[in-house]
Amino acid sequence: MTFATLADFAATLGSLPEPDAQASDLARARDAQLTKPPGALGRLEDLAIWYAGWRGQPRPRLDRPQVVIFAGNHGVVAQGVSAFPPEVTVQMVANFQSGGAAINQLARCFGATLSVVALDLDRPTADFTLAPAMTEADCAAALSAGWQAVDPQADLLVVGEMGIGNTTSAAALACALMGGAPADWVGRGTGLDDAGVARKARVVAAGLGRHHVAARPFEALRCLGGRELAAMTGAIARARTLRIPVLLDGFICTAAAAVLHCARPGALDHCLAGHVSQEPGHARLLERLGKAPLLSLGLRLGEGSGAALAIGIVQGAVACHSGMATFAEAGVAGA
Ligand SMILES: O=C(O)c1ccc[n+]([C@@H]2O[C@H](COP(=O)([O-])O)[C@@H](O)[C@H]2O)c1
Ligand SMILES: Cc1cc2nc[nH]c2cc1C
Repeated sequence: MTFATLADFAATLGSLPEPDAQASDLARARDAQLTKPPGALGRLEDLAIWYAGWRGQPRPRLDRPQVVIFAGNHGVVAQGVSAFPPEVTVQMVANFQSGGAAINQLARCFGATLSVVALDLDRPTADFTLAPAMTEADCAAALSAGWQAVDPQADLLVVGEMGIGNTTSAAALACALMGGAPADWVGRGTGLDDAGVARKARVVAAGLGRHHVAARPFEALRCLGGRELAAMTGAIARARTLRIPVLLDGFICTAAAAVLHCARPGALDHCLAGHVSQEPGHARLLERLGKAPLLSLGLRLGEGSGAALAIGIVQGAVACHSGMATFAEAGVAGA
C-alpha cells in the first residue's frame, strides 16, 4: 500500500484487529497447567499469553523475528544539536549493510532477519526551526516505506533507526504530543555536554513555537519528525494490521509509536517496550504510554539494539509456554 496523504494513512487506524480472546483464554488455561508453581515464570507468563492472543494461537511458535532499521537525515543538525556530524548516518548504513554494527550481531544472536531502509539520505528534512520538516508528500512516502518494509510472514517485529540529529526531532515530537516543557524531553543523544543539551531545548522550543500542531499527531510528525520516524510509525501500524507483535526500541522509536497512540488510543496494544534507554525522555514517554520496559541496560545506541535484545526474552517466554510439559503429562504432583 502507498499513501498519498496523511489522511489516507490515518484511515488505516479506523479498523484495527484486536487480539484473539479465545487464543488468550486457552493460553492462560495452558499456563496454569505447566510444570511450575503458579506465577513462577513471572512476566514471562503474561508475555506468552499476550503473544498467543496476537498470533491467534494458544500454543504459538516464534520462528521468524524481523528487524528493520530505517535511516534518515535531519536539517535541524544545522543548529548544532548532535555530538556527531551528519555524514555518520550514511556511513552507518554502509556499516549495517556490511554486517559491522551492533545490530548485525544482535539480530544474528536471536535468529532475526535484518533489513535496512535508507530514506533519501542525500535530501535531509528541512530544519524544523525554519519550516516543516517534511511536505505532506514526503511524510506520506516515508509512512508508505515503513508500511511496505514489514514482512507479512514475520512473527515478531523490531523497528529501529539511524539518523544523526533524530533525538532532537523525537524530543520535539514527544513534547508536541504529550505536553510539558522542552527540557523534560531533551537529553544528551550521542553525547552532548550540558551546554549542548540547553541549546537543544531552545531548538525544540523554537520548533514548537513555529508549528502549531497540538492535538494533530500526524501534523506533529510531519512538521517536527523525520523520514525514519515516519517510516517507523508506518511499520508499527502495518504490523498491527498483520497481527505481528512489535518490540519498541529507544526514545526515537517510541516517539514515532506515540503518534499512533495519540491518533487512536489502543493502537499500540500489539507493542511492548523492549527496553528503556538512557535518554531521559524515554522513561517519561513510556510512562505516558503505560508501557513497562522489558530491559533496562543503560543503552543509548538506537538502531534497534535494545528491542533486539528483548527478542530473546519473548523467545524464552514462548519456548517455555509452548514447550513445557503439563503436570498431567509429566506425572508431577500439584500443590
Ligand atoms: O535509542 C535511543 O534512545 C537513542 C538515544 C541516543 C542516541 N541514539 C542514536 O543516536 C542518534 C541520534 O543522536 P543525536 O545526538 O544525533 O540526536 C541516532 O542514530 C540514534 O539511533 C538513540
Ligand atoms: C557511531 C554511531 C552509531 C549509531 N547507531 C545508531 N546511532 C548511532 C550514532 C552513532 C554516532
